[in-house]
Amino acid sequence: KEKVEITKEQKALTKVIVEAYNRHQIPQDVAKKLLQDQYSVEENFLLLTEMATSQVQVIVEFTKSIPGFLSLDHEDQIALLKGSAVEAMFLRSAQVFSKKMPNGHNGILEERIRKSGISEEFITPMFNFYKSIIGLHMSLEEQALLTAITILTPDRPYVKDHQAVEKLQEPMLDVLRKVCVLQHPQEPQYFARLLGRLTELRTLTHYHAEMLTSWRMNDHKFTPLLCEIWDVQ
Ligand SMILES: O=C(NC1CCCCC1)[C@H]([C@@H]1CCCCO1)n1c(-c2ccc(Cl)cc2)nc2cc(F)c(Cl)cc21
Repeated sequence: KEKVEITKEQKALTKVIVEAYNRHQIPQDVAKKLLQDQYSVEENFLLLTEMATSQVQVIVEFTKSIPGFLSLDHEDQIALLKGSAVEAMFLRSAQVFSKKMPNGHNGILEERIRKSGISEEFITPMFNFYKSIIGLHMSLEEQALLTAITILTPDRPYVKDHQAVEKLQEPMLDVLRKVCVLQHPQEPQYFARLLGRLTELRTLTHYHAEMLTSWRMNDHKFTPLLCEIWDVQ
């Protein structure tokens, strides 16, 4: 049985990523808000666009803390952020949803989201993804590293220097694999399952534009930043 050892450099890398990840804490507000009050379809849509807009800004700060990211070609930096923003938003939503809350609160939260205005057809695939994330019981390190790995995906549209992105993503994958082995010794396939969630995440983000434009109300207003990042308007 191979003895897994995390090197000094890998510990330092993980610390940088987790600290940057901890700095982006807006999502807790949205859960608290949704638990506090029942909102109308319009208010829910506004809450989503406000939260998503501020999360894009937070993700940019998180990504800038990833060692080496700022030395990438500037257009590639934009391509990576644009290409991963929706995935990062759904991944973050799933992580917020998976937080253990006082009993009964998770049920209320699920109910509020189901009735928030999302079209019926998208509710099942979205919650299937959320529940598959819950089932993984991801640690904070795993969440932070998985988010960084998602952003540093070399095959995003318009990325020119694939190699340079791979060189940044690989060390993250290496340390995530070791963290998974150390934190889930009884599940040898845990790392593979974790990466498998990224495939499910891509299918979910495939119809994000339709999820938004089919929100059960008329006249969907988006912020300029979301028009940039989401394929809407
Ligand atoms: O605001 C949301 N998510 C933010 C986005 C930025 C990062 C932090 C979380 C939305 C809510 C949905 C209800 C109405 C208000 O918006 N949301 C989504 C969601 C996201 C995209 C679409 Cl198209 C549909 C639903 N899934 C969520 C799971 C959750 F646990 C919670 Cl608390 C909220 C969640």
